[in-house]
Amino acid sequence: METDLRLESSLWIGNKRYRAVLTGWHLKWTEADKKNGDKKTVSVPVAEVVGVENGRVEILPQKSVEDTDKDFTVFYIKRSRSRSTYGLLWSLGRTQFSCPSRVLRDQWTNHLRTALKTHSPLRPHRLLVFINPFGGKKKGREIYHSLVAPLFELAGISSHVIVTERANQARDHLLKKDLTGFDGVVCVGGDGMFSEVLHGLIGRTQQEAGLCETDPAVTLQPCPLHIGIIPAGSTDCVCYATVGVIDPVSSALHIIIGDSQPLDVCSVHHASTLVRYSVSLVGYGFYGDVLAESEKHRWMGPLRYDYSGTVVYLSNRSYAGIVQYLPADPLLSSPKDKTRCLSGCNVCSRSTERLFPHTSDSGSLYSSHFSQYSSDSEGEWVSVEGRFRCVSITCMSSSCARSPLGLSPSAHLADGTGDLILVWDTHPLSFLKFLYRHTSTQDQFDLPFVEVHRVKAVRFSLPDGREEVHEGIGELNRAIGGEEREYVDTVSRNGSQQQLAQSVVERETMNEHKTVAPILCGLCCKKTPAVSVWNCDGEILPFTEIFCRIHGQLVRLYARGIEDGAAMQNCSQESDKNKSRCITYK
Ligand SMILES: Nc1ncnc2c1ncn2[C@@H]1O[C@H](COP(=O)(O)OP(=O)(O)OP(=O)(O)O)[C@@H](O)[C@H]1O
Ligand SMILES: CCCCCCCCCCCCC/C=C/[C@@H](O)[C@H](CO)NC(=O)CCCCC
Ligand SMILES: [Ca+2]
Repeated sequence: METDLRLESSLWIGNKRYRAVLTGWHLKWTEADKKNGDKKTVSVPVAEVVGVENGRVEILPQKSVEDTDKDFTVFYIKRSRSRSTYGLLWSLGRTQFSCPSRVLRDQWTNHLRTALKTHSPLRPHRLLVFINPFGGKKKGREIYHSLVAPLFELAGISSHVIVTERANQARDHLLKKDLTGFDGVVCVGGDGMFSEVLHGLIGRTQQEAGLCETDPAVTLQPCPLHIGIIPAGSTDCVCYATVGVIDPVSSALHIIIGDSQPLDVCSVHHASTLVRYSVSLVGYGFYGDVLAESEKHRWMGPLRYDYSGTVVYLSNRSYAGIVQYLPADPLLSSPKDKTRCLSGCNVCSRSTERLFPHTSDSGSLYSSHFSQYSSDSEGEWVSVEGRFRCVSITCMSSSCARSPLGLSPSAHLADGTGDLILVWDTHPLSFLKFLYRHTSTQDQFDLPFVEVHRVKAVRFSLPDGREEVHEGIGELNRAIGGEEREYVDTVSRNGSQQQLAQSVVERETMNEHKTVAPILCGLCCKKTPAVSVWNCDGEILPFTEIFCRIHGQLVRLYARGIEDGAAMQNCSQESDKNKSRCITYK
C-alpha cells in the first residue's frame, strides 16, 4: 500500500526548486539547489493534511490568486505555542506548489487525496452542528460562519447546521431524530451546550442498545458518534481540558482530521433515578453555591462567576455530609503523583485494554461493584463524615482559563476513574489559600484540610438522612438565600482528624494574617444554610443525596488531549531551523 502511494518529483514553491516526496505517511519537501548542510526539510504527516486543491488557493481570508493548471495547494496543520495556556494552538498552514506539467500536478493531487483516505479513517464526511446563539459572549453564530465553516468546506465536510431556539433542543434532537449518515455531532457553545449533546448521545445509544440508564450497576454502551466542541461559552472547561486551548480554529482542525479522544463520564443517580451525566465537575458546597448565585446574574455574562465566587466566598459557608467512596486501584495512578495526562497518555492507553478486554465474558452488562445493595462490595467502600467547604468529583483535570492546571491537575481524561476532592471546613483565609492555588502551579492538595482520592464511585448523604428536593432554580435560589432554610451554627464540627487539621491551619493562618483576618471575619456571615446544592457541569441538581459512578471512555471527542508545549520550544520565533521542527512535531 505504502509503495503504491509513493511519489517523488521536483516541484517549485515560488522561484525555488524543491525535491518533494510523498510516502504513505508523510509529505516532505527539501530545497534542491542548496549545499547539503543548508538543506531544510519540511515534513507534514499525511494525517495532518487538511485538504488539497488545484490552483493557488487562499482561504481565511479567501482570495482569488492568479494560477495555472500546473499549480496545486496543500493545506495542513501548523502549530504554535499559546501565550496564555499550556497547550498548542493549531492554525491552517498553506503551501502552493507548481509542477513542470499538468499531468504531474494531477498525479500529486490524486496521490495526496488517496493517502488522506487511507491514513485518516476517522475523518468525518457529514456532521450535525448545533449552535447556541446565546452562549458566552453570544458570538456562536459568527464564530462558526467566519472561522469554522470555511475550513469544513475546504476539507470537503458537509454539515447540517441547527441554530438552537431553546435550551435542550440539541439534546431532544439527538434523542429522537434520525441520525443516519452523520459521523459526528458538533456543538458551538460552552459546557452547557456540550452537556446537552452528551446527554442526547448517551441516552440515544442506551435506548438503541436496550439498556437501562437509571441503574448505576449497568455497564453503559459507548457512543458511536464523535463529539466536536467549538468553544463559544463562558468557561469552556471541556474544550480547555481536552484540547489545551480555547480556540475555534484549533478545535475545527481537530474535527477535520478526525482526532479521537475517549472521555470518562460520571453518571449521577438519586434513589432509583438517573439525575444527570457529568464529565467535569460534580461539586457540592462552594462550587454549588457559586453556580446558584451566578444564575441570578446571568446578564453579567462570563463575569458572573467571578462576582458570585466573591459573594459566596465572603458568606463563609461549610456543610455537613457523609461521603463514601470506592477507591480505584492505587497501583495504576494517583491524583498526587504530579504527572499530567497529555496527548498519547500511557495511563489512559492501558486503561483502554482494561476497560474493554477482548475476552468472551466481557459482554456482561452488570457490574457487581456498583450494586448499591451488594454486601460483597460494601467492604471496599470508605466512609468519612464531617463538615466540608466543598466536595468535588471530577473525571478529568477540569482545567480552564481561571485555573490552567484545573481542579485536579493529575486527573486522566480516559482512565475510568474520577478524583474526589474533600475540603474540610477551615478558616476562611486557609480556604482562600486553597482557591488561590488553583490559579498558579502551587499544589492545592498540599494543605492539611484537603484530601484527594482516585475513585470509581462516590455516595453523598446528609447526616440526618433528610433529603430535600429542589424544584427549580428560582425556588432553589430563594431557598439558599432566603429565610425558609434551617440554619446551623458554623462552628460545630465532626471528626477528630478534621479538627486536628483545622486547628493547625487556623493557628498558622491567623499568625500569617493577623491584620487581615478580623476585617474578613467581619464580612463573613455567622450562619450558614444546612444544605448546599450540587453543581453538575454548570447545572444545579435537584437532589442533595446522590450516588455517582464513573463510566470509563463512554464517549469520544474530536480531540487528542493536551499536546506538550515543552516539545515546541522556540517555535514562536519561527527561525528557519525551528520552523520545520514545528511542522514535524510528533
Ligand atoms: N437557543 C437557546 N436559548 C436559550 N438557552 C439555550 C439555547 N440553546 C442552548 N441553550 C442553553 O444555554 C445554556 C448555556 O449555554 P452554553 O453552555 O453554550 O454557554 P455558557 O453557559 O455561557 O458557557 P459555559 O457552559 O461554558 O459556562 C446551555 O445549558 C444550553 O442548554
Ligand atoms: C482568589 C482567587 C480565587 C480563584 C478561584 C479559582 C477556582 C477555579 C476553579 C475552576 C473550576 C472550574 C470547574 C469547572 C466547572 C464547569 O464544569 C462548569 C460548567 O462550565 N462551570 C461552572 O460551574 C462555573 C463555576 C466556576 C467556579 C469558580
Ligand atoms: Ca478520568
